[in-house]
Amino acid sequence: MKNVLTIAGSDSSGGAGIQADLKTFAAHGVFGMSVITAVTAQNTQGVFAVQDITPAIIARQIDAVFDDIAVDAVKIGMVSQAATIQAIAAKLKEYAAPNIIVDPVMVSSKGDYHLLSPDAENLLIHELLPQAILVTPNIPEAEVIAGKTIRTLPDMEAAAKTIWELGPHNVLIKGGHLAGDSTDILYDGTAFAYFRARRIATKNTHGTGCTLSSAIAANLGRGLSVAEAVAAAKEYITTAIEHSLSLGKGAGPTHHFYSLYKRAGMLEE
Ligand SMILES: Nc1ncnc2c1ncn2[C@@H]1O[C@H](COP(=O)(O)OP(=O)(O)O)[C@@H](O)[C@H]1O
Ligand SMILES: Cc1ncc(COP(=O)(O)O)c(N)n1
Repeated sequence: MKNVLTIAGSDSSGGAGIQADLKTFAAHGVFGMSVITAVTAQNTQGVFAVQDITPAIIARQIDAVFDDIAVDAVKIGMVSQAATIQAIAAKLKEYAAPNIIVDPVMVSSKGDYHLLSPDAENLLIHELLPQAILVTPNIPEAEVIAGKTIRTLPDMEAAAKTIWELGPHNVLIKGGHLAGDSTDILYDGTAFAYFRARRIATKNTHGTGCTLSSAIAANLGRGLSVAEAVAAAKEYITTAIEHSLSLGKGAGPTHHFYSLYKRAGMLEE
């Protein structure tokens, strides 16, 4: 069994953050572990409050995991504050953590709540990105990191090149926020690879970014290459969105276990 760690925030409604990450790990047959950076009060309709965990407790959680268990991959999601990022960056360096994937969560999907304080953006860019095997911004996050407007696939390619210069080994810009097919673009410093899926007409996309980055982390932990890990994760998120759940009054969560349940004959029709 491979062991994969998520360092992220808790989503009380279970669709994004730590909860999405652990479900995704379970669906991939890896052992999931979690370091919680913040507790959010949120549901399908929005984020209503955030309590940050202190950097000291975040550091102790990371120590507790790495002192005891071999970690095969690490996914970083919501990191909230500048001091949180400093604590995480220092600890991951200390333990020479492998396969670090940074999902630069900045604003909640509804665009109404900053999950990363604006003064922490620079630290995320300069402390975490250089340690990452892969960074997975959505379009608005890529615009902030690259300092460029993105409206087209060539714009995504240009932004990916700019972000790659900041130090991550690979950049995946996700196209969920553009019109048309949902095309994600991977850049490894030399060439671009396209991962396309038909756009699914649904409002239930809460936690899609968290789920995709966790699926990639699980796949890297299991020994796949970055391109293989992204390709398999793209199939996984597309199925999860296709069978997403109309829970709550807003943007519902994706279905992490659709393929597993189908094989086991456990689906309620
Ligand atoms: N309506 C959709 N149909 C198909 N794929 C989607 C849809 N919305 C998002 N995706 C895919 O889900 C993943 C997460 O993308 P995105 O929504 O851009 O990230 P985030 O949740 O971080 O904002 C990407 O692979 C993206 O292409
Ligand atoms: C705790 C937490 N972390 C991350 C997200 C982003 O979610 P998405 O994957 O929809 O961008 C969120 N809404 N809450």
